[in-house]
Amino acid sequence: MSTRAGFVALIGEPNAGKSTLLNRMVGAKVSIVTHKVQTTRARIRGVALEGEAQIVFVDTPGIFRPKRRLDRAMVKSAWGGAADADLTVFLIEAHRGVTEGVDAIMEALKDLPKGKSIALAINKIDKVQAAELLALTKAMNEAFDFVETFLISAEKGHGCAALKTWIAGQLPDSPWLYPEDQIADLPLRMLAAETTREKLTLRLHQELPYQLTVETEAWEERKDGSCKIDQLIYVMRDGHKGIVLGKGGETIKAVSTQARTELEEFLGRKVHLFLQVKVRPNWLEDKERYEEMGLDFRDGNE
Ligand SMILES: Nc1nc2c(ncn2[C@@H]2O[C@H](COP(=O)(O)OP(=O)(O)OP(=O)(O)O)[C@@H](O)[C@H]2O)c(=O)[nH]1
Repeated sequence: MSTRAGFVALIGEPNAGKSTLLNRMVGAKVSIVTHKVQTTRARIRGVALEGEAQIVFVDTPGIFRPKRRLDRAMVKSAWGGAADADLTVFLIEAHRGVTEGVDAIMEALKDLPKGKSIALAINKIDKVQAAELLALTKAMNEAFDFVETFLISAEKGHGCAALKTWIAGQLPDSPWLYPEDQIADLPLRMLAAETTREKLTLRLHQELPYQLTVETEAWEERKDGSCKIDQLIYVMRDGHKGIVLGKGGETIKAVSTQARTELEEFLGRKVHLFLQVKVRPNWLEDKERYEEMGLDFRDGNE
C-alpha cells in the first residue's frame, strides 16, 4: 500500500477547541501553544498517523483576535500556513454560531488560492440541540463552499475519528514527511531550534549570517527528569562559523546559556543543551530543510 502525507492547517477563533481536537487526533504528549518565537510561517503543532497516512498539523499563529477587524496585510502573511497546506479545517463552536470572528475568517478564506480544500468542523456539539446544529450547518454552507462538514465534540470524542479518517484520505500520495521516531516530540524539537535561533539573532544582530539554520538532532529524556538536547547550527561558509562561535567561543556559550534558560522555563525542568556549528554549503538547495522550517522552498530563491 502506498503512503500518504501532507500538511493540514487547523484554524479557528481562540477557544474554538483546536488544542483539544489536536490532542485527541495526535494522541501524543505535545500540542504546543506558544506564539512567542515566530520565525517560521507555519508552526507544526503535531503529527498524527492514520493507517498509511501521516498528517502534519500546522498552526497559523496570531491572526484571529475576536472583535477586531482583520488587517488585510497581516492576514496575508499570516495565512501562509493555510495557503501552503494541503487541506484546511475550520473549527467553529456550535453554541456560539456565526460570530463576528467566524465571519471574518470566512472572508479571509475566500482569499486563499482557488482549489484549496477547506472543511468545516462544528465543535462542541454536546452543548446544543440537533435543530440548532442543522440551522448552523445550513447557514455556514450557504456562506461558504466547504468541501465537507463535520459535527464533532473534541472533548467527548464524537465525530473525531471520522474527521481524522477523512483528512487522511484527502492527503496526496507521498512518502512520510518526518521519521516515525521523531513524531511525538517534533513540535518540541522545532521550538527548541527556534529558541536557539532567536538567541543567535538577538546576540549577533546584523552580523548574523542570514543563511543560518538550527536543527535539533537529538532529544533524550533522562531518568532524572531532565532532558538532553543536541542541536546543529548550519552555516554556509567557514567565515560564518567564526562569527557564530565568537572570540574564544564566547558567543556560542552565551547563546547556549540563554536558550537553555528559556527552554527550562518553558519545559519546567532541567535541560542540557549542546550546540555544534557546522558548515553545509549547499543547504539552500536542500528543499527538505526548508520545509522542516515551515518555509516555502521558493522563498530562498527570491
Ligand atoms: N463542551 C465542550 N467543550 C469543549 C469541546 N472542545 C473543547 N472544549 C473546551 O473549550 C475550551 C477551549 O479549548 P482549546 O482546545 O483550548 O481551544 P483552542 O482553540 O486551542 O484555543 P486557543 O489556544 O486559545 O486558540 C477548553 O476549555 C476546552 O475544554 C467540546 O467538544 N465540548
